[in-house]
Amino acid sequence: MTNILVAYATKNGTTREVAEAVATAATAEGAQVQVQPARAVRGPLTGWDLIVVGAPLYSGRWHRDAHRFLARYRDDLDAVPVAVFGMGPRRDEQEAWLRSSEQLDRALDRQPWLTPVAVGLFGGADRPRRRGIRADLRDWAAIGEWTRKVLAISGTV
Ligand SMILES: Cc1cc2nc3c(=O)[nH]c(=O)nc-3n(C[C@H](O)[C@H](O)[C@H](O)COP(=O)(O)O)c2cc1C
Repeated sequence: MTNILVAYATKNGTTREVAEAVATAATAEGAQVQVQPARAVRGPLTGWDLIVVGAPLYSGRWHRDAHRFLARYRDDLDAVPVAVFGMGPRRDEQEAWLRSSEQLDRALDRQPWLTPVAVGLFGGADRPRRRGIRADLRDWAAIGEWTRKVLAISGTV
């Protein structure tokens, strides 16, 4: 059985929903998946065949819980395939996507020891509201496809 940990950071909950969608897609492929807030994960991180780390971008920065998770478990993560994803942008414009992609690249530059098997950028979403228009650029089909690609690349299916 393939064991996958999906560790996420979030402020408003929309990244948790993506982490759960990744878990749903991986479970459908036959994996056993645990979804946990990155800050709640207790190591050592042994026994995982793949670890997915997801976090939103805020003001150009990747959520600090993701950075902390990577730094804290660096030694363990060296020994297992790691895939990462970011959330953003908020506007569906080419320039905004490019900027978010650069922000995520810069964030990953801060972890030069890490070579992710895949890096995803899934679009941002406003927190749910009762009234008014809520931006939500998340593409659930693309998230499922990304998950299946990651499983194939990391040899876990
Ligand atoms: C105040 C604010 C600042 C944001 N800044 C960025 C940003 O710099 N780059 C980006 O790509 N997305 C940015 N976003 C979009 C968030 O990453 C997106 O809304 C994400 O889905 C939020 O995740 P969460 O609900 O898990 O906290 C910002 C959102 C807010 C509300």
